[in-house]
Parts: sequence; C-alpha cells; structure tokens
Amino acid sequence: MGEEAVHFSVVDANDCKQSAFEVGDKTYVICRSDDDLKTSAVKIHDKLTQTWVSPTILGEQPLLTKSQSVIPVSDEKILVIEKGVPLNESIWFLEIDTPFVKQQRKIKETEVVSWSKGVIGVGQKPVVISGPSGVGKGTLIAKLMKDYPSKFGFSVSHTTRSPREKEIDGVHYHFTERLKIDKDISEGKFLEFAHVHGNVYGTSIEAVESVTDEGKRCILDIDVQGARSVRASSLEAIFIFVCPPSFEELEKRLRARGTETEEQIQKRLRNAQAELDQSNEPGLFDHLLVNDDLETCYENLKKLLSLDDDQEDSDDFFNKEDKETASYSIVSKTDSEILLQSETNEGKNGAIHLLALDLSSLSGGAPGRTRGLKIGSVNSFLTRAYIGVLDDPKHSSK
Ligand SMILES: Nc1ncnc2c1ncn2[C@@H]1O[C@H](COP(=O)(O)OP(=O)(O)OP(=O)(O)O)[C@@H](O)[C@H]1O
Ligand SMILES: Nc1nc2c(ncn2[C@@H]2O[C@H](COP(=O)(O)O)[C@@H](O)[C@H]2O)c(=O)[nH]1
Repeated sequence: MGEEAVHFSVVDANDCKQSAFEVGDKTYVICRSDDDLKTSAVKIHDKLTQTWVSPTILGEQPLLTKSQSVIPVSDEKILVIEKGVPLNESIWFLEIDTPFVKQQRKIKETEVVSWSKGVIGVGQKPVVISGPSGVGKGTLIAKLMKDYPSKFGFSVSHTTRSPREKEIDGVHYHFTERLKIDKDISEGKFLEFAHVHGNVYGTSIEAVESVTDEGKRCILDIDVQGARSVRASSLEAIFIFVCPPSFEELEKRLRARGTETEEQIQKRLRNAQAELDQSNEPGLFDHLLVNDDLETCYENLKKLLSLDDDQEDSDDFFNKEDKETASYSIVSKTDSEILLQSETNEGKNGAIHLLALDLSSLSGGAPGRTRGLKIGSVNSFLTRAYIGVLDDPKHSSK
C-alpha cells in the first residue's frame, strides 16, 4: 500500500468522534454503536459503488474512549489507539483484509472486519500436544501442571461429550450443548474445532488468551485435526505428537482407564490408527515423543520444552511510567515503526515525550490478540529530528 493512498481524519458527530480513513477504494469509519455507546460500530463506504455497508464485526471489542488516534499499518489492518487509557490497554488493530477476515468473509458471505487487541511483548509459544486417545497426553500434562503451576496453564476445551466421573465443568472441559457450540463457532469464537470420536471438541480463543494473559505458557490437548487447524491459524505454537510404544499397549491403556464403552473403545482405536498415520506428515508436528515408560517420557517432554529457544518476554522495552501513562496519539509512520506522542506527559525541559512502536515482529492477530509489539523511548536526537514531522498536518490525527 503506498503511503499516499492513505488519508485519515476525525469527524465530530453528536459528540461522537468518528475516525475515518481510506484504504484503496474504501473508506472505513469507526464510531460508537447505537445500542451500546461504548462499543464500536464500523461502516464502510465503497467509492466505486457509492454504497455504505455495516460489516459483521468479530473479535473482542475495544471500549471506546472519547477519541482515538488511527492509522493504517498495511492494507490488511488499521492501528487504533484509544486515548485516555493506559498504553497497555489502548492499542487495538482493526483487521480489514487479513487471512482470517478473508476466510470469515467467505464463510459468512458478507463484509467482515475483526478487532484484535495489541499486546506489548512476546509470550512463550503455546504448546499443542496431540496423539491417539489413551496414549497418556492428559497424564503428562497433569504432571507438568502439578510441577510448574506458575509456568504453564491448560487451555480448557469445550466439548459436547458428557462429563466422566470426577470431571469438573470449567476445569477439565467446558461441557456444552451442540446448538451452543455451533453458534459460538459460527460467531468466530473458536480457534479450532473438530468432530472427534462422535462429539464436537473445540478450543475457544478465550481459552488460550486467558492463559497467555496470566503470563503462563498455554498447553493445548487436542486431536490431529485440531493441530492441523491451529497450524493453519495465526497462532504460532510448537506441536508435539505423543506415540504409544505399540498399538497393543495403547489398547491396554484405553481399556484399563475404564472410561469408555466397548463400542467407544473400538471407535477410538480406529481413529488412533488414522492419527498415527498422520504423525509423520511433513510440517505438521515439530516433535514426536514415545510414551513407553511414563517418567522417561515426562523427562523428555521437559527437556524439549526448556530447549525451546523462544524469545523472552520483551516487557522491559519500555518503562512502567510509559506503560501506565494515559493518552498517546499517533504522530507518524515508517514501514515498521509508528511514532507516538504523549498528550499527558511532558519530558524534561518541556520536551515532547515520544515513543516508537515497533511493528516488525507482530504475531498472532484476529481472532486472538496481536502480540509482539515493542515500545521504546525515542532518544533526544531523534526527538528533535521528529519535531518537524509534528508540525506537518498530514501526520496529525487530531
Ligand atoms: N507411560 C504409561 N504407561 C502406562 N500407563 C500409562 C502411561 N501413560 C498414561 N498411562 C495410563 O493410560 C491411560 C490413558 O492415559 P490418558 O488418559 O492420560 O490418555 P490421553 O491421551 O489423555 O487420552 P484421551 O485422548 O482419551 O484424553 C490412563 O489410565 C493413564 O494412567
Ligand atoms: N480438536 C480438538 N480435540 C480435542 C479438544 N479437546 C480434546 N480433544 C481431543 O479429543 C480426544 C478425546 O478426548 P476425551 O477427553 O474425550 O478422551 C483427545 O484426543 C483430545 O486430544 C479440542 O479442543 N479440540
């Protein structure tokens, strides 16, 4: 997208500040919804057909403050900074043409946009654990949770299957009805879902995000179809397949668990063969673990997780004061950086307080959060150099 194709302005209407911006042949207008004055409504004007459309809005919605600062960061998404709230609560992306939005547009056969909250810093990648029923995934994950309760969090799936004895709703699964899960899936609330052994199972966006928001590494226990869907999604994860030492041992474990009827055991064993066949598919799983002796397998799992060279959380890019300071507005944009100016906080000698928001390592995105934002203070030399930019009305959103 050429820089010159982008214009944005703020229009006052009935005390409601609307942010309008053009991307290609379309003008996007963000305003308050009529039903709930705090949430957003988005309207799209198509210059070619001269028509207005109210798109379906997906994703977690920002609580609108009195005004926003808005700039398209690519022809796929628009950065919206809500003013008057701490910086770490204020950064949002309105996705207008990302792969997720394109996919949802096709499914819903209507115009779609989606919100995605911006999160500063990078969390550790979630871990997807797959493998045939009865191989011991749940046993391994339970050990990990017990030994490292503050490091890992379990993504609690939804399922239409009935609870087993001792299974607790909201802890082992969110037990749900078919109509309810179908509705939630159609509303884009699920990262993935699959029909497994005659029931629907799915991972909600919230299940993963709530673990990551607690600063923990998220563990997903899902079948191979689910792993495939997560691979194709915007969630960057590591994928582990757990194999049994033999098919006979798998059958023995499944029977010994005593939670399924004979008919269900037969169904799970048939599906197990298909899952084992897919475990070597190139690009699907990053690691295979054989669960023969439980303790050995657990040690291997631990090694594998600590060997992972994910980036550390980069929260110390900016200081606490910056994070909590309310009201920043967008000043200018380069290919990978957005310059923000504090509206509430003047630096030493009345200098303008500027921050650089680095977008070069974004990850995730709708239907989940957009992670990997980095924020750094702009040094005084650069500050002086940018003062000229501040005076240029083309770069101001106010
Ligand atoms: N290494 C092992 N050796 C022997 N038994 C094991 C081992 N690992 C797990 N088990 C036992 O096998 C049974 C199945 O394990 P578990 O329920 O953890 O499997 P799972 O892969 O989570 O199954 P599902 O996908 O159906 O939830 C349990 O009774 C468990 O105690
Ligand atoms: N695709 C998904 N598969 C899931 C999810 N949660 C669990 N599972 C898989 O289902 C089977 C059966 O589980 P059980 O508890 O009935 O024995 C197992 O292989 C799980 O990995 C999910 O959210 N999505």
